[in-house]
Amino acid sequence: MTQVIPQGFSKGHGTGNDFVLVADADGSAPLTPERVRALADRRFGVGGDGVIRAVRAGATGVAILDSAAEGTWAMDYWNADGSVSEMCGNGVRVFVRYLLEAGLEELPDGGAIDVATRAGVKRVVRRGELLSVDLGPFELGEMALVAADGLEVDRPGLLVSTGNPHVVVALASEDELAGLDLHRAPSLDPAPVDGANVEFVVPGAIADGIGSIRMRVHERGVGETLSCGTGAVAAAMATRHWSGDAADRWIVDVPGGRLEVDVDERGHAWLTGPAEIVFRGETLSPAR
Ligand SMILES: N[C@@H](CCC[C@H](N)C(=O)O)C(=O)O
Repeated sequence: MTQVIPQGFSKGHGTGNDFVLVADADGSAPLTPERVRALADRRFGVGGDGVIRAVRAGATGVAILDSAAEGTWAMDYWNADGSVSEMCGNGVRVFVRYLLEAGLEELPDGGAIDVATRAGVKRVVRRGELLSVDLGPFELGEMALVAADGLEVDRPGLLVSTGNPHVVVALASEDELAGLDLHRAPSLDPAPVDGANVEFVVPGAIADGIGSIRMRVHERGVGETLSCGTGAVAAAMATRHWSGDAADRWIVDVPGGRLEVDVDERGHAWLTGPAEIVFRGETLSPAR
């Protein structure tokens, strides 16, 4: 008989970028690609763009914990296809909301909590109902040619690292953005060795030091999603660069809602937005 091990989970999202979250404080239940794919499956599982395991630093020898102080919470982030990513900007904010909802941490308004990730330790700050994360310094890189269904000609894209890899492409109009078909992954030339998330942006006006953009994204290891936090940061920082650094605050409208990106005096990019837990449950499918 197949052994069934019930496992508790929570489901949360940040602007529609949704995640299955599981607690494994002592590190005794590592995720596998098969388990992640099963949990993230929208028909046969819970469904999500990614799966996140909450582990305590010091509990296991997992590499993401190496730089973190003992006891720090670590976000073990996986994409829906069973691959791991260095960083997830919406995921780390939803992760902290999960710790608060589960009673594992407390965070007064204005308070901060550090989270270990594969891209280093990130600070998350509560701002009323919103959560902000300091994603640290970002890096602008080389150009790549981007081809996507719905675009008649290939477009130049700018490589941006926010801990994980992105390519940002500027489009001319909202119609062009709406006309994209992101069912297939855009192709990149040259193709980054580890792949990349691809953001398509339409820049808006800059007024009173605040820029605005509309964005759609094809996430590495997932497909088109309603939002991508590190993608919003990459898109804002590429657009800021193209504008001659004309603004340090950017409003990023994605299909799932609105995010804000701010650059502080140290050149760190902060991502702010909503993060919600929408349900809890128990999986009953066979352990894999
Ligand atoms: N949705 C995330 C990014 C998740 C990881 C990404 N798909 C990758 O492979 O790098 C975000 O909010 O940043």
